[in-house]
Amino acid sequence: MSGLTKRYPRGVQALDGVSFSVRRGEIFGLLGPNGAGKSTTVRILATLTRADRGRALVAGGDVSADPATVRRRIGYVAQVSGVDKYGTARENLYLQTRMHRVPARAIRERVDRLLEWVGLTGAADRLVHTYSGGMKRRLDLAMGLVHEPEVLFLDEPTTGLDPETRTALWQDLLRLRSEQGLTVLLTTHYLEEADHLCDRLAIVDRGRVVVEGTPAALKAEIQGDTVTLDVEGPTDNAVEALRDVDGVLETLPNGTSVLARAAHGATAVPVLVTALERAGVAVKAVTVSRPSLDDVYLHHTGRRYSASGATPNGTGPGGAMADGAASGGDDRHAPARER
Ligand SMILES: Nc1ncnc2c1ncn2[C@@H]1O[C@H](COP(=O)(O)OP(=O)(O)OP(=O)(O)O)[C@@H](O)[C@H]1O
Repeated sequence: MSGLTKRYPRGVQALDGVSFSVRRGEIFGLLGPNGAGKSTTVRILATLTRADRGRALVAGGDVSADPATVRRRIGYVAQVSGVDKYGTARENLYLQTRMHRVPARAIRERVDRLLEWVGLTGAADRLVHTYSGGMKRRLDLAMGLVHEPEVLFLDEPTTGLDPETRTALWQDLLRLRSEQGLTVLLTTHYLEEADHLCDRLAIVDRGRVVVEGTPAALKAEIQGDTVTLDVEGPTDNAVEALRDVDGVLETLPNGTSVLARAAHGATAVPVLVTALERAGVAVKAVTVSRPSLDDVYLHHTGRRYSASGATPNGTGPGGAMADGAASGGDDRHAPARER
């Protein structure tokens, strides 16, 4: 896809020239805070809404010129589940196969296989409203797969799930990729999810892709280690005191801490602590870490990452893993035209 732009009514410029490419058989992530434009991008690719400008090819079809072909070849799992809570998993899957015109002779076997695959065989005939959050999400995943798509779109698949359930869902997705060769494009605001799950990712910021690559390559581009110094009192003096220390590449305030990027973190620690003590700043704790996707985001946007919206330097929680509220969701699994 290249140069996608989209402005919503009342002037919101959701996309401002989004371009990236996804390879067959990979898990590709769109990472960004709430409102960055991830859902809008996926909805355009899933033919649920149209871009104002730009071009996108999905599974060999042009989303504008040939949306029907694209729809046949993709699955879409929205942020908000569209399953009937007062039906069973089996009933929901049967209905979904009928909507996708799966041949009658193939339905039973396919539903059974999907139930097995997502680990819901034992609960298949229970009403969905009795399911846990993780079971519901696994059913959503199965719903998106009934017509055996080539490409699966997942909009924030693990938002609201507890860490254990999230990790289990990652395993399911990795299995899908390796056993069935499915191409997966997912959106996430979890740095950890993007890092662990995605073969490649694009960081989306204010309607643009700021950088694209494998998590390892993106982190490797950031030089040095991050030394986090928790200090007593305001951080302004501390930032000032560290600015000119030899070997320090960058200093930033971050809440009650100061972050210093240094070529060799361990060697820099005593030098940094001494510089702060000389400036009369008391140091409470020090940690050294290798660059994270949080640092990648900071490097490319100039702001620290916060799941609920990037914040100016130093004022955000830095690498937050907080749940964002599901927003802008669509409750359908099957691609359809914009309402
Ligand atoms: N239907 C709509 N009408 C008007 N503005 C919209 C609509 N949908 C999204 N927006 C706005 O477009 C921008 C991008 O939203 P989008 O949902 O694509 O972001 P996102 O990165 O997916 O965030 P989230 O994780 O919160 O869904 C936001 O400013 C949002 O408020």
